[in-house]
Amino acid sequence: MRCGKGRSPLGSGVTKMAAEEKKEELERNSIKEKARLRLREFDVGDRFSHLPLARAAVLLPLMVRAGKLHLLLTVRSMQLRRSPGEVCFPGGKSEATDKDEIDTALREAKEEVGLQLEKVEVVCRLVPGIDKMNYLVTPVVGFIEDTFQPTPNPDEVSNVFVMPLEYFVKPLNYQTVPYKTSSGYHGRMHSFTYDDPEHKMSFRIWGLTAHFAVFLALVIFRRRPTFEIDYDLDSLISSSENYFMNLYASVYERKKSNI
Ligand SMILES: CC(C)(COP(=O)(O)O)[C@@H](O)C(=O)NCCC(=O)NCCSC(=O)CCC(=O)O
Ligand SMILES: Nc1ncnc2c1ncn2[C@@H]1O[C@H](COP(=O)(O)O)[C@@H](OP(=O)(O)O)[C@H]1O
Ligand SMILES: [Mg+2]
Repeated sequence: MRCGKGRSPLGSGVTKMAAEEKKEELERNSIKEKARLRLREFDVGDRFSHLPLARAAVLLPLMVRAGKLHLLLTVRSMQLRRSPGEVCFPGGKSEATDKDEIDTALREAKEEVGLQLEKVEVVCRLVPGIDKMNYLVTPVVGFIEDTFQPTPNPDEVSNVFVMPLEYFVKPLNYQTVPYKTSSGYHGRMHSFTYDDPEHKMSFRIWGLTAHFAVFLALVIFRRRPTFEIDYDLDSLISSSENYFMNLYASVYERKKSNI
């Protein structure tokens, strides 16, 4: 059979499918490229790494599904000493062999959900947070394969799910809780309940994990959320850094007075 240029020997249906796949791939790449450019503006690199706090890092794994950015999250195993059953990002404490927070996040993601490090495109590090044990927790943002199939390590992870990043600016079920840390710092804690159609389960994302997810969504969408936030959207970089520095100052003062 003769087959002209651009024509499939299997007929026009196949050509149409190939054209649609190509279009979807172009759309996926364009979504990723826009996000990449925005994220790079917010890359803090190692600017906070010198702070005298113990360190941990989490990976904020982004992927495109059904034409939208999604985030992968985990549910911590009930056997863990710390935060059992809570939703969090893959991550953990730094080890001596980690060169930086990126190494920590990637090593932990491999241990916890079987993500191979060469399959992650690391884009940036965002402003850190401080957890209740006073660990400096750095969020590392990376693209993972859109088709990634996790292999959860049952000692640490009981479930893995993905949710649209947009949910963190336009949630269907949201609550805010004022809170005060042990260092006396006052803030706002976000709490999202997400009904996952894939697992037919509801997940609650709150506290530090919600704090990172909201910031990521603000950086990428630059859109006013449907709930109140502690940042000035018109100067998101400086207001997020100020927020962190106020939190750090209260932790630092408390540590000094305990010496
Ligand atoms: C901080 C951690 C990345 C350390 O990892 P490890 O596996 O060694 O425990 C991790 O504990 C973590 O991500 N913690 C936050 C979990 C979370 O967001 N839980 C929901 C709300 S509770 C909260 O936000 C307080 C968390 C805290 O301050 O530790
Ligand atoms: N019962 C348990 N079984 C397996 N791993 C556990 C565990 N309790 C804690 N861990 C892991 O041991 C490390 C220290 O835990 P803790 O913070 O409770 O002291 C954490 O790992 P990562 O930091 O590598 O994620 C945590 O996930
Ligand atoms: Mg962990």
